[in-house]
Amino acid sequence: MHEGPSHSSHDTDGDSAGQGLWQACTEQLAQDLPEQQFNTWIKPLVAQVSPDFSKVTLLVANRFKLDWIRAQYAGRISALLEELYGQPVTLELALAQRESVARTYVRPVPASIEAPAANAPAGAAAEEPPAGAFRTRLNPALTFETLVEGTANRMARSAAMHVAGSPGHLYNPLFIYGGVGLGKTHLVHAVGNKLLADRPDAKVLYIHAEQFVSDVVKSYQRRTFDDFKERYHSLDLLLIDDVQFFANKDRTQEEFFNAFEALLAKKSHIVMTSDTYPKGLANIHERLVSRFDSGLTVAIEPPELEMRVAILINKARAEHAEMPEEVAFFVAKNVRSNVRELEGALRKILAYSRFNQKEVSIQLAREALRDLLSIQNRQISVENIQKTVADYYKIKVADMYSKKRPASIARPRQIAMYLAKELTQKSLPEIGELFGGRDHTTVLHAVRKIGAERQQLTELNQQLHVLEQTLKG
Ligand SMILES: Nc1ncnc2c1ncn2[C@@H]1O[C@H](COP(=O)(O)OP(=O)(O)OP(=O)(O)O)[C@@H](O)[C@H]1O
Repeated sequence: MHEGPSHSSHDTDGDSAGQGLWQACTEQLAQDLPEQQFNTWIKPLVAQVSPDFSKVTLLVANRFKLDWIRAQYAGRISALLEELYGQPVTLELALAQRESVARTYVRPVPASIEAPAANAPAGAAAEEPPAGAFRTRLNPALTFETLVEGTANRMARSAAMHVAGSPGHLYNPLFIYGGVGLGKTHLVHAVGNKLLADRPDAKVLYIHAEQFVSDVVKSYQRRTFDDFKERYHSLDLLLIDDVQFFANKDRTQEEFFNAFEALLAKKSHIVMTSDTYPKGLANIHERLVSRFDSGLTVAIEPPELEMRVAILINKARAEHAEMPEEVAFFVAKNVRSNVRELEGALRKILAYSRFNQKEVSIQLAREALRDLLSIQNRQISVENIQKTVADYYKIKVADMYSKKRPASIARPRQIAMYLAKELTQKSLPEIGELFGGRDHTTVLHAVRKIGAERQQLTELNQQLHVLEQTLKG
């Protein structure tokens, strides 16, 4: 076992070069991050670097920290390592304890709920909360102020603002859905943060659906359902992320249903997110689906060009860096799929500018993003995907746009939609348009379905591999 980064230069085994890489990374992070954040989250990490430097595993003390580091810092660390090493580096996070413990371990949940210690949401700067203190699990950085508004999220944002301003009334539950990295999590945290700012005594809880599942399992094993119920049923605002993870979890669905009914009955508010609209959810009981849909359901779309530009400029400013508008336009034109990727591109550019001590310019952005741009230059078009998939499954290209529904046609069409989402920068509505004017929700459904089946059906996975290779050339 290696020592932490601050001791790494004393390593005498063959790993010391690897520790040097990690040390360089932490030195950079120490400069980039506020001191308290660095000391709380980065400094305690222990790194294991593979002999060829292709993989860095960071050992983290507990599940809570691991989730936080994954959400807040993993992208940045990964980009930095890659930048420093000059080649792709796989970043892994692991619990410092035994793996078997890690798998079954549920991050600490307060045994009882008390009034918040202060209006300081737990999670961000705080270490573990004091025993018994109510933990909201809110990230204070994710607010309405830091969420850029645009056509893509206007409806969802204004509904969320309304809920934060007067919870328990209209739009209950609020169901927000959309593709990955579009700001759903950010938006629900913003609701919680705003309510707490207005009413510091409100009982607000943000929880990822997977954590809720773990909570149910734990209460079941320990027979502590009374605590569980007290904890959830007494909330004023429950923010629950990625409810598609409830699929096939019957016991969890039942408990969630109970919590849902209890909260609505006492006019507490529930805000949920998912990767699809309620009726598109697979393997969730109908009575729950209809509850999900009983308030307001709103979509978040991929951001349009102007919004992407604004996001880049704002994020750069938050990092105390200058991003000239022309550079932001250049990046926004080339990185189109979601905000998380936009953030990744920005991080690469800023790191590249720092390491090379050059100002941010279009030329510099081009260099920093050369891998990403070269993938795009291969220019896979939706038309090309439709033709390739139609040839492969021996159907007519015209069937890609037709309304025909037999499985022999509908399935290749769904596969083509999936590949279009995966291999092009087109948004769901754009893809729907190119498939005979179909609704974006139809495309989202196809993308989810094929993506999930791919994990389970070896034959489908192989076919997709062949198609991807053919298309990528
Ligand atoms: N409109 C926006 N303005 C500023 N930042 C945004 C905006 N939308 C998303 N982001 C940022 O993009 C990143 C990804 O967003 P978030 O995690 O909320 O996505 P998500 O929709 O929950 O994705 P997933 O389904 O993968 O969890 C976050 O860092 C978030 O702060």
